[in-house]
Amino acid sequence: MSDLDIQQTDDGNLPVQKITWKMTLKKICCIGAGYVGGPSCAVIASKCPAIQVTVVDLSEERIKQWNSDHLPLYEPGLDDVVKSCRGRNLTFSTDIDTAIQEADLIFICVNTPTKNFGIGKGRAADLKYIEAAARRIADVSKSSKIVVEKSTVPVKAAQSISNILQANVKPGVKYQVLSNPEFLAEGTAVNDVLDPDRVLIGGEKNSLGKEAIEALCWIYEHWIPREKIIVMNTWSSELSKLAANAFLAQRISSINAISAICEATGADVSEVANAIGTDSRIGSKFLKASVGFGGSCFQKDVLNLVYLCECLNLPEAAAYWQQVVDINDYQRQRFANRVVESLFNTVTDKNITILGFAFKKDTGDTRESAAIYLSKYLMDEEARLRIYDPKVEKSQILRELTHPCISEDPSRVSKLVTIHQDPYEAAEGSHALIVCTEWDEFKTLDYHKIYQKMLKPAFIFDGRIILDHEALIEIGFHVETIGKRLSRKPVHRSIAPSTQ
Ligand SMILES: NC(=O)C1=CN([C@@H]2O[C@H](COP(=O)(O)OP(=O)(O)OC[C@H]3O[C@@H](n4cnc5c(N)ncnc54)[C@H](O)[C@@H]3O)[C@@H](O)[C@H]2O)C=CC1
Ligand SMILES: O=C(O)[C@H]1O[C@H](OP(=O)(O)OP(=O)(O)OC[C@H]2O[C@@H](n3ccc(=O)[nH]c3=O)[C@H](O)[C@@H]2O)[C@H](O)[C@@H](O)[C@@H]1O
Repeated sequence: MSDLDIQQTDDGNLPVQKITWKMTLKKICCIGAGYVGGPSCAVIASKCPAIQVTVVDLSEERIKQWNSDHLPLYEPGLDDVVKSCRGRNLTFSTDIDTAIQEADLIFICVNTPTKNFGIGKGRAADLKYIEAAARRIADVSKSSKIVVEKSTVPVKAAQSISNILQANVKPGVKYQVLSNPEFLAEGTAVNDVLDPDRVLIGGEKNSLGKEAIEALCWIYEHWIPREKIIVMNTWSSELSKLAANAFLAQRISSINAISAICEATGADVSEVANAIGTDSRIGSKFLKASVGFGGSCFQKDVLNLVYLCECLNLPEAAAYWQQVVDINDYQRQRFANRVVESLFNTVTDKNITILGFAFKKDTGDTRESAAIYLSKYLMDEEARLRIYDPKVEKSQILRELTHPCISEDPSRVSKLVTIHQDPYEAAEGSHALIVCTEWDEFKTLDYHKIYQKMLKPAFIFDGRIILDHEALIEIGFHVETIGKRLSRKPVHRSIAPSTQ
């Protein structure tokens, strides 16, 4: 790689400085030790032993956990990766300024939640954490840096980062801002970073931009074939991330809309998904009908896209993407209504077991989980909820349910909700059991034992289409699932004396 003389492309105010990013790149800093920063930088450290990686965060608690045997998030394979390089070339720290000063390249992996106030409330991304990170970099940097935007952001956010950096630049310091959105999914994060479908890098087309892009490519090339690294302009890269999540979410809403038709007609959504998914132009992934998508990003990013369309005066495009979120709301509400209707139109004071609170299996993350909304709808009907999840802490479930958007009166939660460490205990004395998360262990529970523990008629609502419905009906359960009408034994046959 050739050296680059900054003065050739600069305005002449800066001293002559040779930058050879790729050759000098020895230290990386990651701002934000969350679901993205932690796993992605742990993999970088493990694959690039010659590079010192420091992951920093404002949260002392989170950093303490990253430095402990109990990592702040559950992710298959993550413990091993972290243990293999922590203390070697991977450090977790709250000393943000030192990590920034020493770094040649900085990943910004801070949260970009939906704004819940002011202009764009409920749709626009709140960029205050991104701006704070950029200002911190500008304040403390004494040497040139490549700044990589990994958080998901609206189009042109890199321009704002660049503006903040350039407006506060110190003599002799030079910045290049790149977009490098992350595509990992929770529950498979380590594998997704180790073996991604592609890596996207957006940057400027001038020589400094190309140099910075090359440096970032060089990091990924330690384990990812070059042909999987796609380079494009910054705005395409930022928009591609929003578009990818919108397309994925749109597939789920599309199949969920079909599931409603199936329930009304007698078609089976799994058969329909299989039939359309075998068309290679459509593909089989992300066609699993469910109680609704959750997670911190799909809704946030689709709404972000809606807001972008509105700001660009594209109301028809905005309305199109808004429907993806609306159908998701509809699916969750529809499922809750079905529970109430099936339980003879009242769930008041009835015990309902919720199996699974995480937004998907193999993660302890509950952000925007369908289980939260289902719980809310059922609590609004004064149902008593008995919740079990293998990986979500009790305090986390209670925090979600007592959030002001879910419960106006948090004391209602302590009255109506109990959290259990065991699925059989959670099923004790219940009128109904609802599967909200597709944890593998729910497929192999002893449903004979569960049936014995429940009040009769015993209802199961499979919100993930993962159980053996025929076997459950044979046991005596009344079974309801998404996108399929199940034939069942007459109710009088399923009424067996309770053992309670
Ligand atoms: N969670 C996921 O699976 C994925 C998330 N993303 C995107 O990545 C970004 C981060 O997401 P998560 O890791 O899930 O968020 P997170 O909330 O788990 O982590 C963000 C961390 O940044 C820290 N932070 C915020 N401002 C800071 C600052 N100025 N200095 C130091 N630390 C600061 C917070 O304390 C927090 O620990 C978001 O934009 C998200 O949309 C992208 C792909 C996957
Ligand atoms: O930007 C992000 O945050 C990430 O969002 C998603 O990843 P994630 O939300 O972790 O998990 P997914 O596997 O996409 O599942 C999202 C939700 O959709 C649901 N889902 C998924 C697939 C499906 O067929 N049906 C369905 O209901 C899941 O149960 C879950 O609630 C994307 O898959 C990642 O590529 C992206 O990087």
